[in-house]
Amino acid sequence: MEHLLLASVPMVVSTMLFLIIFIKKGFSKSKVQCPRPPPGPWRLPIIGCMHHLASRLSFRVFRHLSLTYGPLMLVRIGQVDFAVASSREAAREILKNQDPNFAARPEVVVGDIVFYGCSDVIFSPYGPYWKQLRYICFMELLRTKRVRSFASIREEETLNVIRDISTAAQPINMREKLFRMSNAIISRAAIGPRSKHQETFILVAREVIDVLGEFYAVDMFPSLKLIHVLSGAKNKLQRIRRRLDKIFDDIIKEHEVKANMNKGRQVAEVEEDIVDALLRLKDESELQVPMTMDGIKAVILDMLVGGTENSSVVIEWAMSELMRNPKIMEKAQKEVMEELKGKNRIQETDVVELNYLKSIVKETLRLHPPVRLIPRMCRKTCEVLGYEIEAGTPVLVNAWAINRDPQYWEEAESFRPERFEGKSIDFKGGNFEYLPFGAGRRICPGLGFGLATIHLSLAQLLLYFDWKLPDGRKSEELDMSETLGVSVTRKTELKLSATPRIPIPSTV
Ligand code: HEM
Repeated sequence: MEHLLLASVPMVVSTMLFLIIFIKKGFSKSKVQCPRPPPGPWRLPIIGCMHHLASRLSFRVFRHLSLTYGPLMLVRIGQVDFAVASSREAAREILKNQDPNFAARPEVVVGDIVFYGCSDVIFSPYGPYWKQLRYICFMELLRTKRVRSFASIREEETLNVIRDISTAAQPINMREKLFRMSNAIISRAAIGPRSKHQETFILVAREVIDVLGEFYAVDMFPSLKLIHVLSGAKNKLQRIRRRLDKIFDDIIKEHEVKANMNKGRQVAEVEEDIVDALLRLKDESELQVPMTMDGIKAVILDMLVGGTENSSVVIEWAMSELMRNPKIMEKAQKEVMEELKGKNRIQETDVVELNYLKSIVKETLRLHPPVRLIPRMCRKTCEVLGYEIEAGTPVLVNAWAINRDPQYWEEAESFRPERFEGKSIDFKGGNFEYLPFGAGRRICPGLGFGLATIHLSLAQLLLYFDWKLPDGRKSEELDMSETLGVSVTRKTELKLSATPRIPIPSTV
């Protein structure tokens, strides 16, 4: 018997081993076959989780939901499942470790109609066309050397707004002034001397910015064609597109006339803006993917919208925070005044030295990143933090929630520029707890351009004026609530009274 038992030991052991291997294989196989999607809130038929969003700001709702469902969740809005990332680790995975998988943008009706069939940089699918466009924008407009070459434009336009404020009726609508100033700066840099279309463009730009910030039934209910017709969204967007066409056709015609006059001259001899460069490249055969007229218009739109809205929104938030924090305002004004040191004006080269002001801008971008939800799309089914994200899933990285997560930030809700002093943390896409410009392949290419405008204009505003809330209101009374658009703006426009501190120079 004992013998028999002993003889059966190897058999038992090998059977057990076989079973273990089989069960293990079976489990790992079932893991591959039944991947887990990220968890998410319960859904109602047809509308999905839309009821959570009703009349509330999506980025706030998503942060709230993430406390229950975790750093990566799946939220169905209408018929579409959105993967929402709300932690530094999830952001790092999406924007860095698996960046190529997430380097696409969701396909939306605004991109399709207003942005010329997504033939711009923001909306174009990841691939050689997008790469080529991004490179052209970078070389012709957005690289550091080019950005520096526009310093005189920024100096002129920021001084124009300072003069304007000094003579304007009080209180001053800061949003209006800052929007116009940023638009003038990017227009002059991107399309040349002040254009006769500027006023019309400002109006259309506002419309484009508004429609960019809206949720469209067409996008949320792709299969319910009747809703598409009833919503009238496509007609509205096509009307905007026709108005843009008119402006851009004129701008392009002016540039073609100029190009004809310059024919025969070397590129180096001619002062080119980005429209000149795009038109020249369109006729050259070296491009990997040919440029079309629609593509050129779409790029102009990207630059004008990207360059106008985000910068002006950040300056408005910075001024709002400074109004609520008079001690920080005083310290910043002192720093700018010291930098003036007997000169009659601040130039861009002086701004480099304004470290406290730069920390104020960093802190403003932390608490009020204009792009709260960074939109990407999954290109290839993959695993993130142990969950499967299917190809084609739109992904939103909640930069707003991450930027103020108390796990990474002390006194996360307070405005404390000092937190950045002497710290290496910055917005170039290497710190995933701080994402005002995104990260990875699709990080904002206008970062340097935007910051140059913000730094100089804020320095000028602080140098030339003392600021007060109108009607004797106290700083604590300033309403800081937000409203959702393409950039998240203050719900109410910031209105301030300005008293000149030092004489304003008449020329740059
Ligand atoms: C303070 C100012 C600005 C902020 C906070 C900002 C923020 C952002 C963010 C968060 C993204 C998405 C990045 C991602 O997906 O990872 C983005 C993309 C983009 N931004 Fe900006 N931006 C600013 C200024 C500008 C300016 C001045 C321009 C152009 C003149 C510009 C042009 C663009 C373009 C073309 C894209 C799309 C890039 C792509 O898809 O490859 N932005 N921006």
